[in-house]
Amino acid sequence: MITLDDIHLSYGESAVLRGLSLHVPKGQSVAIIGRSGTGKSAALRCILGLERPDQGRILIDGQEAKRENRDSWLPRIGMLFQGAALFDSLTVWQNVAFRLLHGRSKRPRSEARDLAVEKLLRVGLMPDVADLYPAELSGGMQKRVGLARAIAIQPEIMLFDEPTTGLDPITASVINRLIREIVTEMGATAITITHDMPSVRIIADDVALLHGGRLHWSGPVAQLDTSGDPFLEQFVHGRATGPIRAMG
Ligand SMILES: Nc1ncnc2c1ncn2[C@@H]1O[C@H](COP(=O)(O)OP(=O)(O)OP(=O)(O)O)[C@@H](O)[C@H]1O
Repeated sequence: MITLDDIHLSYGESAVLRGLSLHVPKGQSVAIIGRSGTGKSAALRCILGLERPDQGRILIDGQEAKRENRDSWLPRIGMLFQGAALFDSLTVWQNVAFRLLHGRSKRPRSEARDLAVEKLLRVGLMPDVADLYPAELSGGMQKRVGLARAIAIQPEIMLFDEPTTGLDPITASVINRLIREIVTEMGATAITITHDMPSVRIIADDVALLHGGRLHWSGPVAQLDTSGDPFLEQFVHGRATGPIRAMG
C-alpha cells in the first residue's frame, strides 16, 4: 500500500506538485497519466526518496517513507526506469543482479548469477543473453532486462517509468502484457507512469490523472471512456482542444 498525502514540491519559484494525494491499495496496479511537465516523474522521484517534498508525507504500508529510513523501505521497491537505464559496462546478468551483488540484498556471486538467469527466463530471455552487453540487445530486449532487474529482489512494490517509450507498437504490447502478468503473479503493488493509453488499459486496474500538480481524476480503467470528465476525455482521445491547454 502506497499513500501520497498532500505532497508539495517546487523547483525554485516553480510549484510542480501542489497538494498531490493518491492512495494505491496493496496488490493494485495504478497508472499515472497526465500531460508532459505535470509532475508525474517528480511524484515517482518523491516515492523513491530522490526528491524531498516541501510538504506532505509518503506512506508505505502505513509507515512514513523518508530518506532517513530508506533502508527499511527501498529494498521492497523494484523500479523499471525510462529507457531501461542499463549500465553499459556491465553484462546483462550483472545488470539484472545489480542489487544482489551490492548493498543490503547482497548474495554470493554464483547465487546472484543463477537468480539473474532465472529472472531473464521469466521475462523471455534465454541464458545465452546473460553474458552479452546491453549495446548488443534490441530496445525490446533491453526493456526485458530492465524488467528482470526490477523483479530480481522479489519486490512487493513495482514502479514503471514510461515502460514502452521508444518501442514499436507490437513490442510495446508484448512488454505491457509481460508487465501485467508479472505484477499479477507477484501480487505486487504497482505504479506506472505513461502517456500511452494502450499501456494503461493493459497494465492498470486504476488510473490517476494528474493536472496542475494535483490528482484531477481517479477511477477504474473500465471508466476511462465513460467518465464524463472533460480533462480525462481530452487526454484519452489526445485532442489538441479542451480544458487542458496544448501549449504553455
Ligand atoms: N531538477 C529539476 N529542476 C528544475 N525543474 C525541474 C527539475 N525536474 C523537473 N523539473 C520541472 O518540473 C516539471 C515536472 O517535471 P516531471 O519530469 O515530473 O514531468 P512529467 O509529468 O513526468 O513530464 P513527462 O511526461 O514529460 O516526463 C517540469 O516543468 C520540469 O521542467
